[in-house]
Amino acid sequence: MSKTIVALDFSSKEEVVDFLKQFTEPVYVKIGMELTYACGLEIVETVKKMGHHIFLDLKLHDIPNTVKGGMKNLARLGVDMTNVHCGGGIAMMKAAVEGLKEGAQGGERPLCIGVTQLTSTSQEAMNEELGIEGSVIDCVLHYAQNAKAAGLDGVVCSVHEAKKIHEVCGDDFLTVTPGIRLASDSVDDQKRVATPQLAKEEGCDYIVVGRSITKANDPKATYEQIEAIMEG
Ligand SMILES: O=C(O)c1cc(=O)[nH]c(=O)n1[C@@H]1O[C@H](COP(=O)(O)O)[C@@H](O)[C@H]1O
Repeated sequence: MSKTIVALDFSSKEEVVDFLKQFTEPVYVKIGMELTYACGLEIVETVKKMGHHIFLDLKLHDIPNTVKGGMKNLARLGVDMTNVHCGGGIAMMKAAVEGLKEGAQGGERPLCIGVTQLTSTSQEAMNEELGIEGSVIDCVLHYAQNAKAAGLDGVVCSVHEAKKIHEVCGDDFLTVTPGIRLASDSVDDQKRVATPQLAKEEGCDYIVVGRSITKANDPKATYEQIEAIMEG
């Protein structure tokens, strides 16, 4: 499976099908809120039928019982990866894994990944708006350790925290890193950004790339250039 996950942040099935037509090999794609809320979960089946791998990014964050029930239903879609917010706590994350196991009915359950601090959150915003004291790296590490204790398979974090997470949680604990930008790209709403090259050097397991690929003049060539760096 590729190490570059392409965020399909589109608002219609037509755009998705059109975009994916240019790829002849299976791509690891992310289906998030924008696409799901536009097309419903049927879009998962559409993309699966085209042969692609799916990270279903709905960032569940609720009481444990509700998250368990939600995950049980999501597991039936047969996606490869899904996620929750670590801010929901250990009991909620444990419930997410239980729900996925139940929904998978003895088959392989989707990987469950915890979102630590969004890559659009700066140090200043975390301290002043969210009221969380200390450094981003300490908070992200704390959340990652909670995620590991709850039985999750890894976390979403920025490239800048991935190495430390592997040191503390082990090399097999997955780091999935959005906030990826090529040197010439605009940062947009992201705050903790990095290039694919740095992601590779820091040992990130997967990078999540949206606009740098989807809005490129030649998305396929850009994808291949980024994936070559990650696999290099
Ligand atoms: O869970 C995610 O995928 C996610 C977590 C996070 O902290 N930051 C983040 O950007 N993402 C997602 O990664 C993608 C990044 O998109 P671009 O900024 O266009 O590359 C979006 O689909 C976000 O929803």
